Amino acid sequence: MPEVKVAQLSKRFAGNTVLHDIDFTIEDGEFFTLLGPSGCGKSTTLSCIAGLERPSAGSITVGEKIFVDTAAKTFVPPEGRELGMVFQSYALWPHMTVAQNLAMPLKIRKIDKARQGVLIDDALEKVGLKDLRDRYPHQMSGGQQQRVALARALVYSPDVLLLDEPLSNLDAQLREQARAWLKRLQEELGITTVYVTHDQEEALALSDRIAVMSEGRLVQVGPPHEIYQEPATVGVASFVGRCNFLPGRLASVTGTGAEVVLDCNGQTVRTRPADLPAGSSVTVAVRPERLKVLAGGRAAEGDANVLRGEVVTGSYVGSRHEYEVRVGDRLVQVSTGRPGLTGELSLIADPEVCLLYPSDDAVPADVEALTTVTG
Ligand SMILES: Nc1ncnc2c1ncn2[C@@H]1O[C@H](COP(=O)(O)OP(=O)(O)OP(=O)(O)O)[C@@H](O)[C@H]1O
Repeated sequence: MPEVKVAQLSKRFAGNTVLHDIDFTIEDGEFFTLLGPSGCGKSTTLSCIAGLERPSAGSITVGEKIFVDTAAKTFVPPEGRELGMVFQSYALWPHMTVAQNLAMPLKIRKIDKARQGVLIDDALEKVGLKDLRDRYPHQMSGGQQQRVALARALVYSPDVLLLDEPLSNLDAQLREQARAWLKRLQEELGITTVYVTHDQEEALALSDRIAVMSEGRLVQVGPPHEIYQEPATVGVASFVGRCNFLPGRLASVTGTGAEVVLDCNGQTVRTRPADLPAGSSVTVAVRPERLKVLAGGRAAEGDANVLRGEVVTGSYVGSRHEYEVRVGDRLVQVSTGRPGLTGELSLIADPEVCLLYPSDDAVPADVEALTTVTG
């Protein structure tokens, strides 16, 4: 399977630039996800790879094949690209059986009838639907239709699989099952896959690497654990998983860490090192499940990285208990296995879980609104 190389890709629609210099290389057999909020340019990037959109600038190569290179005026139309595609709407032909749906791309490629039968059976076998080859789409569940769409994308052994939110029409439980199944299938086939989603959980669960996009730019590219644990910006930290953001002032910086005086209660906490000058305004970011809980506020006042707080609300979400804890004038989200916490407690935020960002990397207004104490 070839690698996919996207270089300096830009796209303008009527003077409005929606993709700015997008650069990434997807390795052979990799499951690569474009993740970001609605309108950030994920689908446009995928459409440029598919050949459904022409980029304004840049190049896309798959293995040795140049799909598009605006400088050299090269453009290969979609049908010349040998890519398998599945969209959110599965786009199955309703008046055709499963087998007839799968035969379409083979007919276009002028593959003979006998060979078509073999390839169709093989593709249906891969997605576990061999028994349904004579059904019509309306006689199948959403999950089954989604598998047929995938089988149709795989039937001619494409070089690369392009998937645009293929699971978003399934209900929550089915979506999780389909996710695990898709991951297994992709690993078995070893097919290079480009996946588009705005669902961060889906991206974390499926991907070898994730490219986080925002407003037409790539913000961070890396494996899921790196995106989650080392978010490059406040935007990535708030979009991928939940995060507490505490404003403060950088008191000192050394090679091994920094000290920040928090605005919410005037306390000093040690954090990861920062490439910022002392005195600058900063935001300390901590994931809710990274905070350790000491019930009853037992820690001594002023202990380093121990935040004294009071439980405002608690809720049980099945696998965890979620609490909102008032620390000074901020509400801090805490996720823990401990039930029944009320009243005063202490939260330990170890320095290595305290990420640091400059405050001009602004916390999104909707996230900020949730963390301000009202009343
Ligand atoms: N054909 C078009 N003409 C004009 N603007 C477009 C066109 N297609 C997309 N856009 C704009 O380009 C931007 C990126 O859109 P795109 O569909 O790539 O985003 P997305 O991240 O895939 O969002 P979603 O998850 O909602 O599909 C948006 O601002 C969108 O309005």
